Amino acid sequence: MTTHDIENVNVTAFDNMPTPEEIHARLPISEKAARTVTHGRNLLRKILDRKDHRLFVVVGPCSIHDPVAGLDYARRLKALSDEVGDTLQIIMRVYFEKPRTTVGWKGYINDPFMDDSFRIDVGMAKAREFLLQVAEIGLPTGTEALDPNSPQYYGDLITWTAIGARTTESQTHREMSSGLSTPVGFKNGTSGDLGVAINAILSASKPHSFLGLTSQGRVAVVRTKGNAYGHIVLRGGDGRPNYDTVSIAMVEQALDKAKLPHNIVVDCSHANSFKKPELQPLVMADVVNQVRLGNKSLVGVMIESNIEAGNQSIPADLSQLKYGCSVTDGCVDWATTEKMIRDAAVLLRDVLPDRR
Ligand SMILES: O=C[C@H](O)[C@H](O)COP(=O)(O)O
Ligand SMILES: C=C(OP(=O)(O)O)C(=O)O
Repeated sequence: MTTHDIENVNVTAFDNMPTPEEIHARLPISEKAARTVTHGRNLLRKILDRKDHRLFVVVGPCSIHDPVAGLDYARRLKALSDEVGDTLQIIMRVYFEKPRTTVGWKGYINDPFMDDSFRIDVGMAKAREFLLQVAEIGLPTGTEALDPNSPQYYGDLITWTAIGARTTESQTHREMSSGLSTPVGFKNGTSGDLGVAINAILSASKPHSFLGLTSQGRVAVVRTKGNAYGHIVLRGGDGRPNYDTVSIAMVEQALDKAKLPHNIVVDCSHANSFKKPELQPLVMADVVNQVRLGNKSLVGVMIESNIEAGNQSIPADLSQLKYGCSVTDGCVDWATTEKMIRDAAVLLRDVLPDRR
């Protein structure tokens, strides 16, 4: 018997993947895109340090599957962002990697043609191209970092990162976060557990050494400095929301105990709205009201939004896909998104500057 007989028994193939350097060379960052990212990250850090009064809003589709509709959305969002920019810092949700509860379409990078061909090589380049186009519009983007190799391919184009509820407890994701160049929001666990997110912020703030990928595609020992801009994202759990005033006060106490700053983001979607997109405006209005009533910990919100409301399952005949409609979680439509954001800006415009 040889190693060959007993290793990789469940692996069917190793297909070549371009290196990060090769994909960067095909799609280099432009001056304008680099400015969008740098400016967006600086602003976020200032918000988290309470040196900027604005609230940040991570808003956009649950997942990107059609870059044409995605860019259509981005252009609308940019116009809205310019309108409310004195009060709200808009970051487009650009999610390419979907963590599934069991199985399902795992996102545009994993299966860009949505036909189980799993052309990750194509998906990665298309994802980078999309991020580049959005950054060139002047809109910063936020994404979920799921595969620890992905940031080498497109991390230079990201302004805010989320670690999802299913991976906040994972050491691999905490290590990766410690080296990410963006502020990182850690979701509470799917059961509603806050402890995993708080431990993640603490862990990611420290230096780590772990295995990773270089831009030349080699495995390396990655050594990180630690990320000082971790914060918690409340998404509810086990069918119970956790954005109400009592829950927020409990999160503040937990942050105090861990000696962490009071930086709280509320995800209006997921368990906070029982996965019913039409309830997201109620969550957002509640958060805005808490800020108006004097809350100083709420620094951001997340909205799952698209051009059309709701969601659709992926049809066998892809020509039947409805334009601008989510293929993962249900979203609010564009008109609702505009109203949620405009209403928040009007209600917060005079309140936020006096908040510190
Ligand atoms: O936001 C996306 C979904 O909630 C997450 O990826 C889990 O999806 P699933 O439960 O449909 O697999
Ligand atoms: C998967 C997501 O959220 P969560 O990790 O909170 O389920 C998401 O925001 O797409």
